[in-house]
Amino acid sequence: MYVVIEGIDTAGKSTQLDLLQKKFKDAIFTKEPGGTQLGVKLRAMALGGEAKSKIAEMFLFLADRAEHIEEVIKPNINNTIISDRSVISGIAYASQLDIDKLVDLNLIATENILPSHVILLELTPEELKFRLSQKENDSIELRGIDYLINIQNRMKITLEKLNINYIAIDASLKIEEIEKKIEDFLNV
Ligand SMILES: Nc1ncnc2c1ncn2[C@@H]1O[C@H](COP(=O)(O)OP(=O)(O)O)[C@@H](O)[C@H]1O
Ligand SMILES: Cc1cn([C@H]2C[C@H](O)[C@@H](COP(=O)(O)OP(=O)(O)O)O2)c(=O)[nH]c1=O
Repeated sequence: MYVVIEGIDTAGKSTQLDLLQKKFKDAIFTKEPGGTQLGVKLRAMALGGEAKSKIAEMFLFLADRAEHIEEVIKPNINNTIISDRSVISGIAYASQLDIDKLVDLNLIATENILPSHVILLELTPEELKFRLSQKENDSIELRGIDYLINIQNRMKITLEKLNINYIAIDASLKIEEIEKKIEDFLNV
């Protein structure tokens, strides 16, 4: 089982991953960007906001994804893998390019491997605004509410287009309610 938790910044991914870690003691927990040694460097470059070109930024994330598939996903594909983000973020966040082209590029990076289960946490613009105001924002979060809501829409479009098995959960529900929905989806 290759499980991914997706959602825009502040949707509650880390909160739910902490809970999953207690339940899935033998699972491999990983993340994109930054789930490998090379990925740590690529993550710092991508999130530092140094790239002037959005295309250059996208290729940093794609390089991270290719390394992650090779080093983490392929060797563990017969175990339970639970990842913070995936190809879905890769396609959704590169919002200057059209989704079909991005699908092709991303499938090269993942060698056609896709998650078996995706949990999408969805925020309303109001809740997103509140949560962003509560934290220090990185260069991507500073792009604002409309930018991130558009990314969230693209995540859903991408999941449908790739025909991935997913559940969309209202991220404003109580933490325990979300936890229960995830449990049911994963049949644990
Ligand atoms: N269901 C929830 N209801 C209200 N606040 C939440 C919920 N889940 C997470 N939060 C809070 O929202 C913020 C962002 O959550 P976090 O898990 O760090 O999101 P992400 O990893 O997706 O960026 C944190 O302050 C967290 O405590
Ligand atoms: C995987 C991926 C993430 N991102 C963005 C989403 C996030 O804003 C950022 C890093 O994600 P994340 O690790 O979730 O950030 P944080 O530790 O602050 O919660 O990178 C892309 O722009 N493209 C991608 O392909």
